[in-house]
Amino acid sequence: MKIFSTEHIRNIDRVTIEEEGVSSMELIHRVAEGVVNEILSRWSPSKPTMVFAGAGNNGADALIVAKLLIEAGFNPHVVLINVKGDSLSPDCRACRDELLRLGNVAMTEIVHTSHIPTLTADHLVIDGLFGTGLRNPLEGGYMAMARYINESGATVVSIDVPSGMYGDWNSRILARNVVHADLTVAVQFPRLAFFLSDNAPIVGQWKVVDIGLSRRAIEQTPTKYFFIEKDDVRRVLKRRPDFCSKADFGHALLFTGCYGMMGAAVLAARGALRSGVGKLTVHAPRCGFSVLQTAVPEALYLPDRNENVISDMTPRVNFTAIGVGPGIGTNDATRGALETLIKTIKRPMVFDADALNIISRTPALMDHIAPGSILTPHAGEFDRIFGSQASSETRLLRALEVAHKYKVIIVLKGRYSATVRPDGKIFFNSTGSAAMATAGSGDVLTGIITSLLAQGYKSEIAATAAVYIHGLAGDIAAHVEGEYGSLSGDIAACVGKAIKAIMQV
Ligand SMILES: NC(=O)C1=CN([C@@H]2O[C@H](COP(=O)(O)OP(=O)(O)OC[C@H]3O[C@@H](n4cnc5c(N)ncnc54)[C@H](OP(=O)(O)O)[C@@H]3O)[C@@H](O)[C@H]2O)[C@@H](O)CC1
Ligand SMILES: Nc1ncnc2c1ncn2[C@@H]1O[C@H](COP(=O)(O)OP(=O)(O)O)[C@@H](O)[C@H]1O
Ligand SMILES: [K+]
Repeated sequence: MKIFSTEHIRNIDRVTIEEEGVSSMELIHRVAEGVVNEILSRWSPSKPTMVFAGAGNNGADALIVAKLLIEAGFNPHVVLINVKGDSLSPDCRACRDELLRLGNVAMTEIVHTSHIPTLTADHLVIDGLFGTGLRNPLEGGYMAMARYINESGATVVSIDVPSGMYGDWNSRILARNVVHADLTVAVQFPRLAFFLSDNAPIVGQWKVVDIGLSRRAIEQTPTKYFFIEKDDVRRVLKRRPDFCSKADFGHALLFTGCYGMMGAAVLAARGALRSGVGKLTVHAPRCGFSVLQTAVPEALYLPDRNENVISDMTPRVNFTAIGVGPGIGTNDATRGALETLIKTIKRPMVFDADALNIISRTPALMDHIAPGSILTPHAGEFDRIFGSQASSETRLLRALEVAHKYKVIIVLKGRYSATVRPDGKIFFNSTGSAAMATAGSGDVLTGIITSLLAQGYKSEIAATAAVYIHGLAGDIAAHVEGEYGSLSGDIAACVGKAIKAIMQV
């Protein structure tokens, strides 16, 4: 699914109205119906409800939500902001009139005063103050209103975006001056801001209501941001021909493990094998022999000279892709070996975990990394290499810079792992959950990416598809083992099932 900027959404909205002959009032009703459906599936009409409507079309949506709620048996109090009595947009005015025609509507229209009826923690608030028409961060009475809503402890449903927040980048807003939603019901598309961890307390849970904006305009409007769903991955995964052999599916080489961290090697190896690589070699220290040959007998084991750590990363097999990092430690011998690997191999590789920690100590190594390589840092690893970041937004912006500068793909791991490409495109992942916040789950991902790369998928595709597969494997594991009980081994075990589920038509 495409993620559009506010400007693009306005344009698609305009095209829909002009070219498809749909009126803006019709679109407002579709938004309101979508919002009300979400409300009715969660709360009963006895819930005390207050609807806050601004002067623009976000307010218009809210007024029709109020109307539909009344028709569903709710008894909402409506607060309409109409400074000086003449600030309503034409649609907002029309919606106010439509609501008032019901008769007996409890409405406070804020014209000259700012008296707001008492709001309690028991209330459900419908927040239709500001949507995509927000020009500047909220100030004065608007800011006070956002704070009042937040401090009341009421449950908040925001229409389109939480009021005071921009759908795109939000560097200038202060969280406490923005309405904090429990549920945000976005119009047609999720917004970039929803995918950034710092905004999670503001956006809450989010849903999208499809209001049937022009398919043609959606297809023809270019964007750099995407939300990756099953169909996107299904389209890129190749079906295997009947006449094939393991030689057709590549040979992955993993440099993983050290004394005390051989589990990382096992997990990465299982991730690679379960995602279909033809052949896998694991280069690990000698101490890993019995662990690997027992836990993953399907993998070839290549012993390092050293007993406890990897001291040499000269590829000794005919590999088609290399992954390096899980559990290798950061001691001097391994560091030297990695430096040589980076400086000699000029094909895209996958770098994770301790490989990233080693790079963070010698950032100049970034200049030698082969273009098309994939780096898979979580926030801490990213900041260690590329500098400490004040927010998830600045981290993403920095990832864009880095990907462009070094021509590499950065997979910023987290709730919505972001695959950032050198061309400035960002792919947010839709699968995965908190059940995956368990040691070793990143190692499984390294195995999957390396496996897809080894099978001949381009770096960009391998990274995005692997992240989706990994998250879906986590979802399948969590379905059985639950939020607390899922182990990274369970995630690895479900990788094949995830791919099967994706490829099923
Ligand atoms: N996408 C779609 O297809 C559809 C979208 N729809 C909905 O429309 C929404 C967008 O509506 P919108 O354009 O009327 O803008 P909205 O957010 O209501 O705000 C405008 C008002 O706020 C004011 N204002 C702005 N900043 C301010 C500030 N800092 N401090 C104080 N005031 C400020 C501004 O004042 P003005 O700039 O005019 O002086 C104006 O009065 C969108 O989010 C969605 O909910 C659906 O209805 C139909 C289909
Ligand atoms: N709350 C979450 N929602 C979705 N995915 C998550 C969540 N927490 C962790 N993950 C995923 O789990 C993996 C954790 O990787 P990482 O932090 O490298 O763990 P480790 O180093 O222990 O292997 C990442 O792919 C990340 O996206
Ligand atoms: K809003």
